[in-house]
Amino acid sequence: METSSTSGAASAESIVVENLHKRYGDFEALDGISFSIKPGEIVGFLGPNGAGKTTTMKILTCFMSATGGSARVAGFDVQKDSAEVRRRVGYLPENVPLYDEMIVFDYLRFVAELRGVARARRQERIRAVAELTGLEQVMGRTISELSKGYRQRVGLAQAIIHEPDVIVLDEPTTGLDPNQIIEIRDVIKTIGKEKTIIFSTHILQEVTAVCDRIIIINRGKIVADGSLHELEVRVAKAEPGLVVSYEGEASDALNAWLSNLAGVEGVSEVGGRPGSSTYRLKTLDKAATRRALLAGEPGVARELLSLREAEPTLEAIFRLYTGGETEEGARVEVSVADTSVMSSGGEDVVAQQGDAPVEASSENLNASPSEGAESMVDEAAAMDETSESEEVSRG
Ligand SMILES: Nc1ncnc2c1ncn2[C@@H]1O[C@H](COP(=O)(O)OP(=O)(O)OP(=O)(O)O)[C@@H](O)[C@H]1O
Repeated sequence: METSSTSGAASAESIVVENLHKRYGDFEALDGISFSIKPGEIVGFLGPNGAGKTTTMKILTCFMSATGGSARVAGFDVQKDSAEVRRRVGYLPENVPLYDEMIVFDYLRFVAELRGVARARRQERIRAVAELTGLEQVMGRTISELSKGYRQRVGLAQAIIHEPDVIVLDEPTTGLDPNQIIEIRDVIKTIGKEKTIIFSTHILQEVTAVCDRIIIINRGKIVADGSLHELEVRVAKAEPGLVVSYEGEASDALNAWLSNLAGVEGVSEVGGRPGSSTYRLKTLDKAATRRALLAGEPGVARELLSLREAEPTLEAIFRLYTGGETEEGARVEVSVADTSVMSSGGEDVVAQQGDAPVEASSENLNASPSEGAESMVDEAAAMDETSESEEVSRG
């Protein structure tokens, strides 16, 4: 193996970023970020539009150079040992540049060659990644014929064909439908059993479903770094909320009654099963609100189906960690989270009647299309597929 005076391949960390800066003209896109990732970790890199996620990923994968600070991947400096880094890193860009006219098998063989996989091993590697990413059935198909979910599998396959130690995925599920999202997440989890993965996302559920740890970036600075559980607990304490579900369709009267309950600061309808209505209540006094809900109000309230702790929303997380300040003009679209994912509020489930648990979630929490032309198509598609979401504008 080639060595270099700057290499530190024996490093205990897979990724070490120190005081990294990136300037585009006068604009500081990365303002001295630092973090490190251990081998085998799956880390979610979360941030609103324009936060600096893609910039960071491009630097880590040697697609772009930093203007200050340093980054090491698999022990090698991205600036000084870029060839070594490229050998050890797999990258799925936001829009993977697939060759539409190529057959999947030929494309993977081409990438394997490009990535320096020895000729004798190429067949074996193609077979292995096809199996891992579930591409076996489409190996003979032309890429242009593939669904978006399968194209993304091809993107993942090309990222791991050379057996990298570290895998960098830029919004790997953006633009996919809910089934495709679940499939791609499963693939990521499987790959993550053996590899270090960092992936960027706007989707909070993505992080809860896949990650060990979460790093939040905003305006080019790291604003939070910790385990998901730590973050959930902090947000739940900072912004307590309840989700309540009633029999019968939503009504103005019910909404008005909920809005006036003790402690309630805000009410939003979040869907629910046909024949039922579910609301998220932002409350300053959870105990008082709960008592009032349970006491009911004969003229308005219907049968209470369930009452539970609300999961933190992406909006709440950003508010807590960014003080509500995001990149100017950025818009974060949030939806009410799947309450089943929340781990910190088990003791707060005080009522659950009937046999129908509330389904109050939308899978996608996507940001608005960015100015960047390359991401517009995917993000627009994602927006189309987002349902039951509420949009929050910030300026
Ligand atoms: N080539 C460029 N020239 C000038 N400014 C750029 C360039 N690339 C990115 N930027 C700006 O740098 C900031 C960070 O962009 P980046 O793409 O890293 O953000 P992001 O967190 O990945 O956002 P998104 O979620 O929208 O993809 C944004 O304000 C963006 O407009």
